[in-house]
Amino acid sequence: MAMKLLSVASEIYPLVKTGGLADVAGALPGALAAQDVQVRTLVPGYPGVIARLGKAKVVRRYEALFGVPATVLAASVDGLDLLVLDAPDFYAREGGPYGDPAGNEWPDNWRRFAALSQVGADIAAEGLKGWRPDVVHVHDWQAAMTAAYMRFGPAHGVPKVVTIHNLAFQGRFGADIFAALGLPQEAWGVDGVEYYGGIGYLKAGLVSADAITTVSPTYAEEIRSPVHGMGLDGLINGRVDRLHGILNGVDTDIWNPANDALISKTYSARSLGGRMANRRALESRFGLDHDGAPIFIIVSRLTWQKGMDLLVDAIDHLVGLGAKLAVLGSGDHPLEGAFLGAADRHRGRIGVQIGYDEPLSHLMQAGGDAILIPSRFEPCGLTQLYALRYGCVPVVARVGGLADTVIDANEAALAAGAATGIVFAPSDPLALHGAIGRAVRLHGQRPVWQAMQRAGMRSEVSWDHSAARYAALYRALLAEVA
Ligand SMILES: Nc1ncnc2c1ncn2[C@@H]1O[C@H](COP(=O)(O)OP(=O)(O)O[C@H]2O[C@H](CO)[C@@H](O)[C@H](O)[C@H]2O)[C@@H](O)[C@H]1O
Repeated sequence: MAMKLLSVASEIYPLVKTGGLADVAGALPGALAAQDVQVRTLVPGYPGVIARLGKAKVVRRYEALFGVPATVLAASVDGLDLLVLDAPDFYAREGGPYGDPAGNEWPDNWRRFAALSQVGADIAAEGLKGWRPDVVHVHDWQAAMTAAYMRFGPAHGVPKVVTIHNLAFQGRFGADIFAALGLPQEAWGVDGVEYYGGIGYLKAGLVSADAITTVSPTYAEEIRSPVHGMGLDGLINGRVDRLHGILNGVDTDIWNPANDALISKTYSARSLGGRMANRRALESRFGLDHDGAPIFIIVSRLTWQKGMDLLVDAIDHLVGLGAKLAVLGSGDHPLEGAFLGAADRHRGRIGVQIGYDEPLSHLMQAGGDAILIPSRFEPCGLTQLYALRYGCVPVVARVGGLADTVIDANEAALAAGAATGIVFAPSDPLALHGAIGRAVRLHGQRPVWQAMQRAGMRSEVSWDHSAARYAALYRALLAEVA
């Protein structure tokens, strides 16, 4: 019989997405189905989610969930088996999942995500009309408290997995909320929710989980050091026997250049010429000159994590080498301004679109020659995987999942036909300049460049292997409690 898994996440593609977490939460259920794991995903009822539900069934009711009325709705959307926490006081708001339209975090986020987590734990304990999860798998700080509510409640025997997508976001709040969380007194303390005198949601999840996973083997190693551990390295080292690095995959149906309705012309590794139409469309969209110079692309949150300040400083160097750059992103306002300023200075060579545009990101991968990812840390990274699949050569910093997924074009790898991109270290201006220079030079050697594109397109980026690893982990945890 299929294993039943409850997944809890604050975002899920295609209903609500601010970053890579949504892609993973949206793609993993389909991949796990092939491993005989049946997934239901609990998500908050944001307006964009409620609007997509169609026919939904009420499967659980709360008169007062953290003081507000709530229901859990079951519905199937785009092949996803969803459980939606409909609590309008918490989620029916204009703005993003975590903040208002001006970008300020909601002051009651602690309550909004404790509520989500409490409901996850309730479902684990009581089930839903004949469906009870064998294992619970929760993502990032917004859902991590599920593991704490389970551990200190009736569902303590159900195996729980917490996945870290980004250790930089930890859900830290003041100690004063403890009484309102509804946890027993024993949950306070270093082995519970207490974190540096306050409360840490991710921390609480990590101490409560039966297994901790993160999204690449290299990041799993990196977070054991103070540099990348962000205050949690001690805890993580203490639980290293429970830590697993499992690489993300991508949804190869949604990201398939041979069958992508969002690009100008479809193509495959055998018909790379088809990329030309996408290149022209990309140049037009970004006001770039139509010429043969290499086009670098950026599709990213514009933040320090992503090394975007390094890129701003590298723009004049890039233009000086004759290359062009198309930027799609949003984030820190000074970085947005700096990119826009560069586009003004270098008309025809730099094009910038501030904002979030999923369809445009497909066209960029299909028309760009190389994607720049100079991250300071990167738990896995998905855009380099999309790029590999689309023949857009990744130029990446050697950190986290970037190091695990891109094969540098060194002499040996080029000779073996194994190179898929350019990998540089450290994440600093000098190394980034060098990497851009190498990319421009290699782009000038057509057969070499095309061999890299084809090797990238042959890379295994699907979920198959990683879904099997998650399934094996769930089964191992179940065997422990049997
Ligand atoms: N302006 C824009 N317009 C359209 N699309 C845009 C966009 N900006 C970003 N995107 C898209 O958002 C996603 C970003 O995913 P990433 O994995 O690169 O980083 P993120 O830091 O969000 O995720 C965190 O979680 C994921 C999932 O585990 C890890 O891979 C990652 O390392 C970790 O930091 C990609 O699908 C990308 O195409």
